[in-house]
Amino acid sequence: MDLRVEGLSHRYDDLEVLRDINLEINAGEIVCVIGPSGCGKSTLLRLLGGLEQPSEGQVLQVGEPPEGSLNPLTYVFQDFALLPWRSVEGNVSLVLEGHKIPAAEKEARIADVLERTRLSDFRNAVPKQLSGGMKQRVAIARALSVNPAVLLMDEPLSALDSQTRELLMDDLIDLWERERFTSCYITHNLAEAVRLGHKVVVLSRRPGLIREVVEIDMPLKERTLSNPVVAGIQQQLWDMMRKEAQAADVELAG
Ligand SMILES: Nc1ncnc2c1ncn2[C@@H]1O[C@H](COP(=O)(O)OP(=O)(O)OP(=O)(O)O)[C@@H](O)[C@H]1O
Repeated sequence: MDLRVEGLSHRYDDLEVLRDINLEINAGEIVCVIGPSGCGKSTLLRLLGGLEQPSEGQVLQVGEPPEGSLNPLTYVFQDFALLPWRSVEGNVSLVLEGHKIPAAEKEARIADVLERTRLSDFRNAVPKQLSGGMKQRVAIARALSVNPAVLLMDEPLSALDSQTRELLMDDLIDLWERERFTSCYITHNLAEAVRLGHKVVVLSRRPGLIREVVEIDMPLKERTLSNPVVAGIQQQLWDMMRKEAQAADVELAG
């Protein structure tokens, strides 16, 4: 299933947040969205997921969700959003409980996503026993357990230290290589965008409009930190964003 965004604009009362966004998120690709603070990135993700209705335009789901999909769109948030009193398994099973699926299928789904996120040995642990990176892997496992068509990820690595971020990026790349999930991935971090994005959408400061869509035609596995092409694209993105980010800073301070 693809997501097609057509003429999407959004405002909160007098505050124009997004303007005329046109975008395709095709099955099997990771689309990263970057832009200065307050330009409407999280709002865009909420509109994609149907949590809010746009003031204008529409988000179309084109084609069928993958087989066995219980929920076409799922979120992964920056703060993990885990229930502290539930185990790893309990947190994953939470999103399956509202669906009428046989116990054996539920168990198989949990075992599968825990294996894919390397959490099988921690299924009985509770969140406080886990590192930040592991907590985010639980949140990713939970999102994957419903076999979504599109994973909507809102700065999933922002709360983590830089080493953990690197490790989780590697994990995400491994996951994607194994099963080409589709994602819209919001980030402040240009390095993440060039490591993970098949497309990088650059938004202007508010009202966020698309300044550029940069396609990166290089296998994710090859995008190492030392790769000069990767560094060049990152520089290109920063050159695009610098003025917008400075202006957004001044505006926020005002
Ligand atoms: N429910 C709401 N009601 C009113 N204003 C809102 C609401 N949600 C967001 N905003 C405003 O809309 C603008 C865009 O917010 P949004 O969180 O989408 O930006 P962002 O690009 O994700 O920001 P950041 O990079 O800082 O996380 C901000 O000015 C914010 O204060």
